[in-house]
Amino acid sequence: MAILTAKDIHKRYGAVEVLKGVDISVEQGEIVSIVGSSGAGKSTLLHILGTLDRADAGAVTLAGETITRLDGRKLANFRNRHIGFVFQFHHLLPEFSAVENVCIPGWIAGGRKAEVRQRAEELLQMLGLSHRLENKPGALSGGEQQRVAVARALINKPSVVFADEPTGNLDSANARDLHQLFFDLRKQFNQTFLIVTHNEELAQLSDRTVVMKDGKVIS
Ligand SMILES: Nc1ncnc2c1ncn2[C@@H]1O[C@H](COP(=O)(O)OP(=O)(O)OP(=O)(O)O)[C@@H](O)[C@H]1O
Repeated sequence: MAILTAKDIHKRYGAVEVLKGVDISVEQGEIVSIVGSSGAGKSTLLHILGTLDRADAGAVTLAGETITRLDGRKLANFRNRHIGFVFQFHHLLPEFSAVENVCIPGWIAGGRKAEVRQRAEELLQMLGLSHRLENKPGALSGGEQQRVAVARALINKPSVVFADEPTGNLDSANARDLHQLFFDLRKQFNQTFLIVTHNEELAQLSDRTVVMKDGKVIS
């Protein structure tokens, strides 16, 4: 069953038509990479699918909800519950510890403090970071920071994790570890991932690649 479906997505910025009618569908538990040359519209598409940006036309359905119809608090709640994000740069909050950074979306979702904390600790343990719970992001390596960002993305058991160049800022050994982690998480939780990447290795490991060119999916 498709967990994510987008039909005929259009987006323009001023005079530039960035997305020219994109269709995409992702099954539950799939790991799909979006690839293509710079400026093809990959990040724009990912942001629209992940509710961070709005399409000018077209419909996106995620976990049975037509998200293109949601706005305001309903949209924010939906994003918090159903969507996890991992960006190229971790965007962790520098004043909070690793475990607090992971907890924050869980607290926003209204989870009980102790339960959220326990799940955050379990996730960080699973990601090999149990010795780093109380460290602030600045004290962690790039690979560790990115794993904390993955744990944060997972805290509310999202329907889909969207990742935009998640290993673009890592050396190849750390990148490989993070890629492996995505597959481990799929195995363990049947987690769905949609990833924009220029990393050939990750694209090849994926179940499927979607190739974009000039605002369209070409294969
Ligand atoms: N907020 C914006 N305002 C104006 N133009 C934008 C905006 N966001 C993206 N664009 C333009 O849309 C086009 C597609 O950008 P996008 O970032 O989606 O491409 P991409 O395929 O992800 O590229 P890259 O691989 O370099 O990240 C580019 O020409 C970009 O300059």
